Amino acid sequence: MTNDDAPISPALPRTGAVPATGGRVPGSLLRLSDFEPAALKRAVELAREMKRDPGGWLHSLRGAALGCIFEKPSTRTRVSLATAAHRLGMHSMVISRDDMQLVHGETWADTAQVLSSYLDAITLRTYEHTTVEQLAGRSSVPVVNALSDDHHPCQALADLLTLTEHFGTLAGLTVAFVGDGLSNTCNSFLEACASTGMHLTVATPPGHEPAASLLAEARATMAATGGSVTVTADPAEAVRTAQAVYAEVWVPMHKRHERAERAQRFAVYRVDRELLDRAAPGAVVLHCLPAVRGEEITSDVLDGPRSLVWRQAANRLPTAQAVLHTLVTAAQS
Ligand SMILES: NC(=O)NCCC[C@H](N)C(=O)O
Repeated sequence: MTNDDAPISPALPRTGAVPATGGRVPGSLLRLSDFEPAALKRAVELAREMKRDPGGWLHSLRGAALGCIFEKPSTRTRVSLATAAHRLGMHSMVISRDDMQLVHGETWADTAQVLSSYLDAITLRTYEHTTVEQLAGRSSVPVVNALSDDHHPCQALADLLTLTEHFGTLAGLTVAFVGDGLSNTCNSFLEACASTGMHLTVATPPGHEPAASLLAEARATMAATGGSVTVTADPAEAVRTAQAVYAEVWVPMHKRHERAERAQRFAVYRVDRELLDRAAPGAVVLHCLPAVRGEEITSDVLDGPRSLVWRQAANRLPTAQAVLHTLVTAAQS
């Protein structure tokens, strides 16, 4: 590569404080476990600082550019990333897959090579997880997975911030996930529990248990962090000692064609008052949204006093800000 080919990174002064590091920062965030536990803890702490002082980082990435590619609908992720970029002084742009030469057969790898010569970070919401791996594999700037069929690390960061705010300490917390154990939300929450030492029970129908490889990786991490993971088909058993109960849609975006059979298969995996009354006293409720009221969660629970769901959604913004800041700053240093 000649000097003329080198990607130009913005040379404008950064006025935001650079956070103390806490563990190795990954080049890209494709799944939550890309963060070592110490770096993950630091990212959540940074998100807390950014939430307390949203305007304090306005110039920290001034002149940098973020490209957000979406192959699936997005409400929270799209807007929180754009606003997070704005609060860091970055320019952000939404790029529809259908408006790029990908539709005429250009590969993700070639697209990554070109886009990363213009941008300082790229986010992608896509289907197969291998797509985000292909993009990151040829990108010279950080790639953030804005949801793939298998992982949703941005959501898990907001989950951790929400639980930290409510409980203070995460290590030793007992939590239950009720729904599809194969979902991106469950996978990333499992990795979040592993990194922070929480005790997770997943209640899911037979055949929907998290992948054996993911469980093995989580258990290996938990050997150091002190957490645990159990899988059961019985939602009542799963929530029995839970201090937080996580509900999740029965039909994720990439499984719309399975709507009818899933409605039957998941019918007992509903977080309602009756199930919540079986959890630990004062147990709180999480849901990544969008919710199908009356299916996986009832309205009285979603809007009730034990719901942290709206705060959890709001926490997508400071956590997105922390992720972008952490990755882009590390890549440029
Ligand atoms: N909070 C979000 O980003 N929600 C998007 C939907 C997540 C759901 N697990 C899905 O894949 O359809």
